[in-house]
Amino acid sequence: MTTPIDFTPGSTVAVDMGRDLFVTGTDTGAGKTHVAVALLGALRARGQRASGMKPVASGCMRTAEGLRNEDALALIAASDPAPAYATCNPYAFEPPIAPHLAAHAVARRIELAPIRTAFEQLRARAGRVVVEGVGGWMAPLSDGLMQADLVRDLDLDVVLVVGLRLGCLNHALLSARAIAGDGCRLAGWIANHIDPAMAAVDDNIATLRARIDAPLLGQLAYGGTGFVAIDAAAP
Ligand SMILES: Nc1ncnc2c1ncn2[C@@H]1O[C@H](COP(=O)(O)OP(=O)(O)OP(=O)(O)O)[C@@H](O)[C@H]1O
Ligand SMILES: C[C@H](N)[C@H](N)CCCCCC(=O)O
Ligand SMILES: [Mg+2]
Repeated sequence: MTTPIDFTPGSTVAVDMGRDLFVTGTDTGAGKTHVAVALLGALRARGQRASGMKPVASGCMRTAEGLRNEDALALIAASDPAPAYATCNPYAFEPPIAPHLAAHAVARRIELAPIRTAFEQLRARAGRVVVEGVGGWMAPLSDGLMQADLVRDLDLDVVLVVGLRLGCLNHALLSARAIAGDGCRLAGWIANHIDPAMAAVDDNIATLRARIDAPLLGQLAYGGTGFVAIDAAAP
């Protein structure tokens, strides 16, 4: 069942309310965390319980409690119920590099089983889980593990965050093709306005609407925290 979620007065984003989501992006920095936090906020505003998850994070701070990642902390702060840190982020690595390389540097290997265990704990408590990926869709997790394997294993619907900047058409269309080619479900995409100076932004969005075989679920304004303008973007 597809149910609209009201984010701000007069605007909606349509996602399947029965499904857990995997938020991927056109690249690192496309706005996955920003969108995942907004999705969690919207669910909370509807009185739904939902937890965020960042299964694999590279780029962590050393703290007295252990390694901490800003994305995971933001997702925890946006969650209800708030998960324990290690459940939200079972794999945390200090250097801000590709995760399979960060894992290798400390003689570790990212595997599905601990992620599945943590995900099931979140799901049991929260009912609904919003999982943020790492980097873009094809960033590997290990020599033998891709993010698509995680998405299939956890049976997630994929939301693609398009960070609107020059180059995003190529990245978005490649990502959509790869997600489908990997046998995963693209629930839709979010137009995230990360560059206030981007030229021809509406034409870029129209270009993607015509070519991505999944709906535009919503838009995030530059500096915005709620989804806007989906109605204006409707055909
Ligand atoms: N709609 C927006 N308006 C203004 N700034 C934004 C918006 N979306 C994202 N940003 C900013 O862009 C940067 C990257 O966003 P974000 O951290 O959400 O990306 P990401 O895809 O999660 O990156 P990573 O690959 O590191 O997880 C952040 O500084 C964030 O505050
Ligand atoms: C450190 C950064 N913010 C992300 N956590 C990691 C991005 C990995 C990208 C890998 C790649 O595709 O080259
Ligand atoms: Mg992030």
